[in-house]
Amino acid sequence: MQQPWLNGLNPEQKLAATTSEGHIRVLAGPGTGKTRALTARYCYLTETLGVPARNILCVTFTNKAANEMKQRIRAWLGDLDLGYIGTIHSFCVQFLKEEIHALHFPKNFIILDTEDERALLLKIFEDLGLTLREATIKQKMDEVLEARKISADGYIDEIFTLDNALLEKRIAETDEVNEAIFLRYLYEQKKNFACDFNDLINFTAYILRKFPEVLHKWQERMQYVMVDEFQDVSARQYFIAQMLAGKHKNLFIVGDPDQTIYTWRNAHVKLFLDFDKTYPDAQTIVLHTNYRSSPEILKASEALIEKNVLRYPKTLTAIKPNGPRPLYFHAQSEKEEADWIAEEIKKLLTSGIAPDQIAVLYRSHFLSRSLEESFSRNALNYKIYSGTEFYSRAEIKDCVAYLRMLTAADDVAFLRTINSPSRKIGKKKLQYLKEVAAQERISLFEALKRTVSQDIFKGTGARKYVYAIETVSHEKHSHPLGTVLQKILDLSGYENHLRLQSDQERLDNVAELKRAVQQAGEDPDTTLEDFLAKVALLTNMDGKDKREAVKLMTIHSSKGMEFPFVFICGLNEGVFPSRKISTPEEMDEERRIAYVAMTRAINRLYLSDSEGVANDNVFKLPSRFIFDIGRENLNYVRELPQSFEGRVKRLSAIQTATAFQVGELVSHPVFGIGRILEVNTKSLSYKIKFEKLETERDIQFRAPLTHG
Ligand SMILES: Nc1ncnc2c1ncn2[C@@H]1O[C@H](COP(=O)(O)OP(=O)(O)OP(=O)(O)O)[C@@H](O)[C@H]1O
Repeated sequence: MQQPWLNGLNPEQKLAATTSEGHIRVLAGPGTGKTRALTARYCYLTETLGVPARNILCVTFTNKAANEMKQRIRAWLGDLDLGYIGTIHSFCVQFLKEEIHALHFPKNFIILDTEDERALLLKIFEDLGLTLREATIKQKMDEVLEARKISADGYIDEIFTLDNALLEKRIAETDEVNEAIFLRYLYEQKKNFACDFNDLINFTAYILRKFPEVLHKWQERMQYVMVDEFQDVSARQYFIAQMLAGKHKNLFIVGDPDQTIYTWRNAHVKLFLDFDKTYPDAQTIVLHTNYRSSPEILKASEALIEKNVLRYPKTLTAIKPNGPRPLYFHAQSEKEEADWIAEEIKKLLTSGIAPDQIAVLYRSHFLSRSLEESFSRNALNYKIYSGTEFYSRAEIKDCVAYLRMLTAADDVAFLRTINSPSRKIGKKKLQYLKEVAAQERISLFEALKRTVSQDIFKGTGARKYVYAIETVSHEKHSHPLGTVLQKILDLSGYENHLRLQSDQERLDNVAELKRAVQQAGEDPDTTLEDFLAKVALLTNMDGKDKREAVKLMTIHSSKGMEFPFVFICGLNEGVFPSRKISTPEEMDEERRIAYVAMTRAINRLYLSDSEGVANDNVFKLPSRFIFDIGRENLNYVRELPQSFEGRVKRLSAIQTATAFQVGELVSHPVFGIGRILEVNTKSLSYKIKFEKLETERDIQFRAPLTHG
């Protein structure tokens, strides 16, 4: 029998593709062809063994990965119904459409995405008479919805066993805000027959657990269960796969614990590592031929990941021909770093490389700002693959509109800012302003200034808005640009409004804008108008043809991809690894993220960092990852000042020495016994309440503390 799907596979890949029975774990390092092996396995099951597609569940991490797999399979097998190849969420939707009646929901239940959740919570805030000051939407999404739905699924009993009247009574009785919000949310869900993303997983797991006849039916159906990117599935998703494979006992998982980068969504390296403990009959197949990267890139990546503690040691062999070692550039400033990247890209383009062969990866969205500015100065076409370009992000547009209110005070900027934050100036009032402006042939802002004392604006924030714009506008020439921006953000209440939503990514972006404005202001000849003109030109690039463009994206969104030329920028302590890291486990995850980034590269890899001051005003040092990789594995464009390595090592030693956790008892040579109240990794100190001292004290990590 012809089996073209097995052609060209190496012996381990072939073994993975053709071992159909039992519990099988495939440890597949980056670039070892796991997608290829998985696809071959699917064809082997359906064609060689004759298993119907409806009896095979294949769980992928993203829709994109599912589509790619389907395409490859169809190329071999023609048009086939590949119904159960998809993400775990899409499987759950299929499952619930058939089974959700068990929970008295109709099969046309609605699915709430994150935006819907946010909107629903806002409505609940209003209904409960909560103001944003008391609690913020983002906080509540994390604290109430995520936390409660991820940690336990007892809430499902509540939704389905309590009738509406009882639920309403519980809401009325509780005086705990989070409980009230949560119950209300459940009430709304029930009323609208709505499921959010967590529910899709939870309801499925719940039905499988509580309804044996349903479990039986699906176990019968799912004769082969395969899970791709297993390192990033959560415990509950794993539970679903285990339940489904419970009868035929054919569970095939493939992944790489070194690439676990979704611990924050409850994935855990241990689930993969412990598979053989859970299933003592499990067979482990290791794919160790790396087809993707040059030996030099692979060696540098391996040197980095070896510094992690909790891992399954593996050795990868590169089969690509030798190439240059990864290049490392330490820049004196962010601008120099971005310009260096732009210059290197230009060299590649001149040598005939197509722009879409090149990717620039970064840890966080805000890092794209200096790159975008440099690329536009250098007329390089780029496309942001994850999220929006820096100056097109909503919060940046808001800030820029506020700055424009200080210069042009045009109607577009006015309409963007007047109700952000909300100032209770609704449609009717705006209509009134438009009429005044049209009659008098003046701008909307001018119209507001003239009418602000009228009754129509009573009880609104109009007067404060006018005051903020006027005050900062008058002072704008006597302060540096950075101060002007800070003042308008303070007086308008905009920054506070963002803070209340506690959306860290937006705040990071605004902090980055402040630094850009401050840097622009360092040139005394640059006026606010000049800065705004520069920004306008940057945003005007939006319409350009992006097909032939360099790709910019966060590392998380580069998962599973590969590019001939990869740049990783912003390799600084406090940025990557991020300053938010507080435990050795989190540091391991940062290192895995760096590993994922490095192993995307096929031919050449470029690493860079820059000196200067970070968002938190701390002097930036090169990332410890540069030293983890080792001098011998990198080509340095410029030598580092000698003191740097020692400083970074000391910093890492102090951070990994955060031996104590919140709640632990410690003993101090002078203050005696105390309890850790906070671990502050930014200031590298603990907050401790000592028994014999009345007030709490900040004590540095390096103080001689022992377990109390
Ligand atoms: N047996 C093989 N012979 C030649 N090339 C192969 C073979 N298997 C895989 N490749 C090539 O290796 C590269 C990586 O394969 P694939 O994308 O399947 O890897 P992966 O294991 O899914 O990677 P990652 O986990 O890093 O995302 C691809 O370019 C693929 O064509």
